[in-house]
Amino acid sequence: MDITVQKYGGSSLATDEQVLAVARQVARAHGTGAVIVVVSARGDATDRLVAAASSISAAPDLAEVDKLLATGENAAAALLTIALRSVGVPAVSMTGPQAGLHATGRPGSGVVDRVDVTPVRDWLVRDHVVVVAGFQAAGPDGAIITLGRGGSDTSAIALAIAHGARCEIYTDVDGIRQADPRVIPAPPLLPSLDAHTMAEMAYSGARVMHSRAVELAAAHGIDFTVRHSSGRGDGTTITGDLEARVGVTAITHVSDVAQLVVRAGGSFLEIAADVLDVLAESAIPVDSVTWRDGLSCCIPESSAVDALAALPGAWLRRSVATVSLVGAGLLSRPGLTALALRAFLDTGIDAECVSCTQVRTTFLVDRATLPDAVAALYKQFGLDGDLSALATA
Ligand SMILES: Nc1ncnc2c1ncn2[C@@H]1O[C@H](COP(=O)(O)OP(=O)(O)O)[C@@H](O)[C@H]1O
Ligand SMILES: N[C@@H](CC(=O)OP(=O)(O)O)C(=O)O
Repeated sequence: MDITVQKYGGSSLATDEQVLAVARQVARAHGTGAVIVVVSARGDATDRLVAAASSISAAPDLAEVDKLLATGENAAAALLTIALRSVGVPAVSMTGPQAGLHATGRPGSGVVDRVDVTPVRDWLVRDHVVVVAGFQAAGPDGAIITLGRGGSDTSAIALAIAHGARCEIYTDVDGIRQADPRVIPAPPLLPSLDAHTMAEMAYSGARVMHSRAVELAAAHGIDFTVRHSSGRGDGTTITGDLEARVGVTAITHVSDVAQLVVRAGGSFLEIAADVLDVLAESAIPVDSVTWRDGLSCCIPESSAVDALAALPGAWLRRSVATVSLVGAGLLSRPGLTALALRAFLDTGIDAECVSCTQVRTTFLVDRATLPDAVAALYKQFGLDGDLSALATA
């Protein structure tokens, strides 16, 4: 069976006109083969549900929060199904569990481990479009569990792998660009990208894709495209087998980072092992661990309250942000980091280099200087087409 999975993000379903436009596009695809559609919650619905839970309770039960958040995707799936039927397309909506998605892990960070294809197949063979609520699966106890912010991409990739389908991610940008188009005006589009670079970009702030979705696709060797929800342009094809380009491919950033600092007696290893253990127990992701008069590490600002509760005596250096070079062979050309530091110096931006691997170099900057920091690196690495600074690296 020739099947296409199309995923539409919340930004592409925010208004009723957008929902109807998506329905018309799905109708065209249904004319040429079987279609599974994965949807996210409309607009900022998930943020509003998170805020509602927090305003009722300072420490809401996480399993109940998952049930609450899942309603955003359920509503979007039902509404798109209503729109599809209104344009004459047979369609049915399903929650993640109904669509056969199963996950392990804790509430808020489920990891898909199994997909039962039967429930969706039963409708596809009856010529129906199946609209699946993304971002959710049946957890270990059978209750609904969410897959982490941005997790609808992972629902789409997991369904595509299980059904042997092609996968198209539709969003509010026309593909992956060399920097966030909301920060740099019209950065060039990357027509193709290897999955490892895309995963690093996702992890270091290019929220256009969920990093786990990219890793899942790479692990199963499936290609997918990221395209504008209007269907215009060819977008970016992410492949598992393209050779990574040597050098800097893109600049990414995360604006809401907190730097956690822990001072305690003991060696780096003793303190780091304890601190990372405690943070892992609270499912707090940690990056850029450094040691200078104590241990410091970067965590999402949204986890700051939990981290301080779990680590009495720790303190936060707030209002920081990270900006990263993403590419390949970055350590093989150590001059690249020096070049980045020179760009900061020349533009009066205070930055420290906090982690450096072959594929990503991350700098910590003051949040107020983030747009300038992104622009400085974007220019320095010739992503604007001027390669003169790079010639010396
Ligand atoms: N390198 C990049 N290329 C394209 N978009 C990017 C990049 N980095 C960040 N983005 C941002 O990702 C956004 C799309 O992600 P998101 O808002 O989560 O979409 P969706 O609702 O479709 O999932 C874009 O609007 C853009 O601002
Ligand atoms: N609605 C969820 C899941 C998701 O994937 O959203 P989007 O595809 O709009 O990034 C979130 O906001 O995290």
